[in-house]
Amino acid sequence: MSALKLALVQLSVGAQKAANLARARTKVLEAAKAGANIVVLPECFNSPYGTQYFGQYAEEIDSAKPSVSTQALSEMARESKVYLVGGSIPELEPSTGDLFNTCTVWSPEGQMVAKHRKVHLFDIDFPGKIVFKESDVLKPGNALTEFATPWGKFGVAICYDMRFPEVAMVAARRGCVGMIYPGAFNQTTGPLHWELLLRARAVDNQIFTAACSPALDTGATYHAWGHSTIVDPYARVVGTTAAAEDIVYGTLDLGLVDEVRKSVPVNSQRRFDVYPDVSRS
Ligand SMILES: O=C(O)CCC(=O)C(=O)O
Repeated sequence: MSALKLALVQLSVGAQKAANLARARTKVLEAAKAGANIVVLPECFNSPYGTQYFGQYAEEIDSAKPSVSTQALSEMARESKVYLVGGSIPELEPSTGDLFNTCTVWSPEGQMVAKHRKVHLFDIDFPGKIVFKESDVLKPGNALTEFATPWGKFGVAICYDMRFPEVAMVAARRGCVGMIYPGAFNQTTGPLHWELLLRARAVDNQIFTAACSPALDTGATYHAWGHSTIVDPYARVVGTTAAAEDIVYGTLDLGLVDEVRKSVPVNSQRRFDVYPDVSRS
């Protein structure tokens, strides 16, 4: 199998949904033309990020009944012949009226192959800096998510999910070679933890990790950190950027997963007898 080229589209996102979808399409096609096999869009790529926007931009996600954004994602994947991790969009569950922050994943044929509802909602309070409470408006998902590619399986989770090591740990134990996180950290927690968390999830699990942010828009109510980043199983940064719109590329040598696991065999050295409260499965 040839090396895998991963592209993170750090998209400029504005208030017009149609313009966001059109811009995403242009950038996905650009990444595919540059040889990318898997392309990732950011968290909330079709709307500004903020609890006040979720209801207004929400769409039903039903593969039998495409919505504006899911139709656009399916076409982008098919047109560019890539696996497309479609960032996230606010999802409306029509049976209950509940809203979720949801990532869909698309095959090169334009089929939806995975759907992840953000499991851990972003509720934080940094006095004087940032207060954000997704749970005011959103409901959490209740499942972990992965999708298969010719290069191996990848786990998918969204932004704040990255702070929970269990998500990446379970994905790695289920055989995933990487975790992909559409995310939108901010100017407070971004510099503190974004790269650290990606490198931590990579070193603990000996997998690739990648997180794709929207570009910083200083005119928006939420100031995204940007810095979309790809990390290898040695926890080395293989691609990153600053806060402006950009595409981050990384050529992933999947052989590194086995290489690092042979060199540092923590996988086979776990002492579940010493910490029996940690699940073995
Ligand atoms: O965990 C953080 O610091 C930021 C998380 C976030 O922005 C999100 O979950 O959307």
